Amino acid sequence: MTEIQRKVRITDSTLRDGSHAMRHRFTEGQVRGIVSALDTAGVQVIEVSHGDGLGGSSFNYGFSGTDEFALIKAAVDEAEQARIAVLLLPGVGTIHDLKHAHDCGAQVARIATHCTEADVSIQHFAAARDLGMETVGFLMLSHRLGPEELARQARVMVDAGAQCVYVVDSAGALILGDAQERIKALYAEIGHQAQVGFHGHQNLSLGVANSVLAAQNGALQIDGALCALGAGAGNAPTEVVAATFERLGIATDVDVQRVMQAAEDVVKPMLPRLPWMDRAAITQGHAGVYSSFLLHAERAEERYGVPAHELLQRVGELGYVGGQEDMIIDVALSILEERETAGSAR
Ligand SMILES: CC[C@H](O)CC(=O)C(=O)O
Ligand SMILES: [Mn+2]
Repeated sequence: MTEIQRKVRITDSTLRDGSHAMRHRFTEGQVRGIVSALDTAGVQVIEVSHGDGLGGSSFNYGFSGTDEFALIKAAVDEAEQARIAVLLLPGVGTIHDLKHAHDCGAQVARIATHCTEADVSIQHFAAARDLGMETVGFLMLSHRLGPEELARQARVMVDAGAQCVYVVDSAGALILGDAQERIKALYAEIGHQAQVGFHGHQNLSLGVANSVLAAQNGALQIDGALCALGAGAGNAPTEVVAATFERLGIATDVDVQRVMQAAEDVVKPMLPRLPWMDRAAITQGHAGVYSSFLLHAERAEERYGVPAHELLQRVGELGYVGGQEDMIIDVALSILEERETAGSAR
């Protein structure tokens, strides 16, 4: 195991990944309350964007209740020490959106691609660096590539200007050693030039354990969300990550008591439902399905009567990636057709 040499920086994504669970309806007042509580607790980076990143407000992904740039401005206004980060998926958002976010005061650009497609981020890293923003790369659905191939994709991002590249366990499908091996491979490939990060989901309840292994193997940036608020069964809860890291002697700047208070008193009362490892979410971890598909599958279940876990299982078999949310409807229609054919054959 690599000796821990420096403090780990925790980035809180309640106001971005948590936007999925809130159906993208965070209000300015809620943003101010959460940013103020995280800022007081010493969290150094707070991500604010539509759940699917800048420009995500759309028919396909779900419309934002409040314009995301108004939310970013409110976050910047409220934060005293924390830097505000935004997420951008090339093709969903544009460089124009990134400039707008920068004009609103965002300082950290997190550019996300499917784990095999790092090359689509090259111009976005260049634009972010030109704007003077800190740059972070996000390799989504990292379970879909082996450690060495993933490290090669991280190299593409670093050569393009990423200062940190994350192993992103979008499906919550990485099981302990899987996360550890990927972190080690990225560290070996880019560790002398850039940092390595880890973003965990709780679909198999391993977000915190995987984050510990990541930090113990060289990751210097770790994501979390208060009350685990995030897609699927949610993210590694920031307050649990902070408490566990403190017990393990992994240094962060986060005040554990204050961050627990932020989760309990500020976020918990806002939640329509707590993220949970129900059958559909566990299926996502088990079958390796993008966590953001959960609400889309639940909506399809309401509309077509096919259980969400069945839809997600099939989506896993088909290997769909982020951006293919609308195809969940095709899956529901195919399952209905198969049922009809099977019924008429009897
Ligand atoms: C839509 C972007 C995506 O949700 C990023 C992320 O948090 C993940 O892949 O887990
Ligand atoms: Mn996520």
